[in-house]
Amino acid sequence: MTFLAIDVGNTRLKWALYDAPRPGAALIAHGAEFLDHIDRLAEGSWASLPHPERMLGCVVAGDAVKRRVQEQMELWDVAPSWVVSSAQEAGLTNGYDHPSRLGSDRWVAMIGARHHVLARGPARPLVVVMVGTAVTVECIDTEGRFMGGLILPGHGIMLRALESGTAGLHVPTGEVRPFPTNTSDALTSGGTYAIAGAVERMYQHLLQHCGQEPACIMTGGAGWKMAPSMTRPFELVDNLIFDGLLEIAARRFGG
Ligand SMILES: Nc1ncnc2c1ncn2[C@@H]1O[C@H](COP(=O)(O)OP(=O)(O)OP(=O)(O)O)[C@@H](O)[C@H]1O
Ligand SMILES: CC(C)(CO)[C@@H](O)C(=O)NCCC(=O)O
Ligand SMILES: [K+]
Repeated sequence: MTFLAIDVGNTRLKWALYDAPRPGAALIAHGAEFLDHIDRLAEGSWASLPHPERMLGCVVAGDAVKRRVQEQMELWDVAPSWVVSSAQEAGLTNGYDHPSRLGSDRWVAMIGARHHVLARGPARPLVVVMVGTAVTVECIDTEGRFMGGLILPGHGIMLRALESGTAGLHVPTGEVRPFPTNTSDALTSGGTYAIAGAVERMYQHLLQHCGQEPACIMTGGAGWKMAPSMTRPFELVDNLIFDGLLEIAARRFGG
């Protein structure tokens, strides 16, 4: 039973076609499009795909974008379904004040990360970092309760904010340095260590709360750029959102 997973982010749509709606399914094809270009999916990279029989997605980009994606999906006879963050799903409980207001990308990525940890050993606390247009840092306790998380501007947004809010900060990308001695390095290092520092802080909160070393998982397109600057070893996982969608799909579609 072919299964299409879709992650509609703030900047890009990412999709992956699997041979079944379950964790460990074989990947048949995958791709990504900037949101400006999604209206070409049906005549572009989706045109030659085997028909998906089931679909599940998460979307943070708003209803207009969701409708544009569903229009492209009319190519196939498959019902669109989108994850909404809830109080409980796939073994995770949601500690948000209003569970449905939690970004569904965050919720799905946490489900993927939790099962990643459980697949390798006993349950333990978990810090999940997603590095994209925005950065999120989530804390999950040993029992699988999402305790809370941070939302930060991503690296690109930080730099653009500095460029537009100051008189003369227009410089090429620099290197991450412990003691930056030029503007490019100062900006690149500032953004990187802002993220790394926020993550370290959440790690400390969770360690203190649970009294046990948390597992650390990082995902998102720029995760590999952040990894060398983290204060703890982070396991890089390619796409936690797809992993989470497969977990949820297995429970909904009986894969
Ligand atoms: N050196 C860096 N360190 C940290 N983050 C970076 C770095 N370079 C780029 N980024 C961030 O990575 C983002 C791109 O990551 P990714 O490809 O996951 O995002 P996206 O798919 O565009 O986002 P979304 O999932 O929200 O649509 C950029 O927007 C930028 O904020
Ligand atoms: C925080 C982002 C932008 C990260 O992609 C997204 O998850 C979102 O729009 N969330 C809704 C607000 C919240 O999660 O509290
Ligand atoms: K995203």
